[in-house]
Amino acid sequence: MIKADSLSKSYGNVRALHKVSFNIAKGEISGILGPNGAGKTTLFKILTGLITPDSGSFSITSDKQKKIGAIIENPALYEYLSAHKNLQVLAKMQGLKLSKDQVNEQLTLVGLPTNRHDPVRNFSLGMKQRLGIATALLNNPDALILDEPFLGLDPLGMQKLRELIIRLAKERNLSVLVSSHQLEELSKVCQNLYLMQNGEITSSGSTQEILSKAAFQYRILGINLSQSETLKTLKATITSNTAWVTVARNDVSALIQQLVNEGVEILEVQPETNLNELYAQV
Ligand SMILES: Nc1ncnc2c1ncn2[C@@H]1O[C@H](COP(=O)(O)OP(=O)(O)OP(=O)(O)O)[C@@H](O)[C@H]1O
Repeated sequence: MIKADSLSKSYGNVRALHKVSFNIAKGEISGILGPNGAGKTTLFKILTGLITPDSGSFSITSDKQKKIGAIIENPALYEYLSAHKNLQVLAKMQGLKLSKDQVNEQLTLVGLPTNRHDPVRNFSLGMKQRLGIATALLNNPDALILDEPFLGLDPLGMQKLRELIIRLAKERNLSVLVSSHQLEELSKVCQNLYLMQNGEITSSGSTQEILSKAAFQYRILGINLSQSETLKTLKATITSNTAWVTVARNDVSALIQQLVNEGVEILEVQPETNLNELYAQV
């Protein structure tokens, strides 16, 4: 559905992308994970035709007039207009005339209220992301690109956005490509992951594969942590009610079970992923 073949791009002597290839199937959500400057935005700009690659090619299989919808960097909205007006104006630019009902349908599709008529500058970041997605989906493209959509959202906002992306991919059989520097967010929403560093894809595979290969540091909040022999054996760092321990993702549930057996009362287990460690491991 979206196929990239050895895409490369430099800005002067800055190499932003180097021989990037991938294949994303229809209805699949894929993630590009990479730190700042990895080349994610450059890749998305190429896929949406905003810039041309120096070499390599890509294709998007679709019989739609608009093959791909995208939010690059930030949703492009008119802050002083309402959500309704934004959709009407942006639809017009794409050669569409939307009726009131169609505007309401588009707002409902992304979970936005239909009764807000104030300027979108009053909207939360999460609401602006939703409106951006509603705009990107005008003209029913087969693919959707979202550049760092989780940036700046609070945990609930992230969860709601994840649910929206998963629902849209399923209902519309959309191929979705999402970028982020947060593994936790991407792994909850993507079936496949591409790890990108210095313009290159250094590793790729199903989210399950990538996660099972890597060992992560976990922060465990609990009571009686210092009495655990297991944590001592794993060389965990333990303070009064917190322990930091590095284990493989697949071993976490066994670890929790062991801690419970040792009389530890667990309050919270949180992965603290360091991207550099992940890159070194997979
Ligand atoms: N217009 C430009 N002119 C010169 N260098 C650029 C330009 N755009 C991007 N770069 C450089 O290309 C590299 C890749 O940038 P890009 O924005 O694609 O990365 P990114 O992964 O999206 O990072 P971020 O998350 O910080 O946006 C960086 O070194 C960046 O400084």
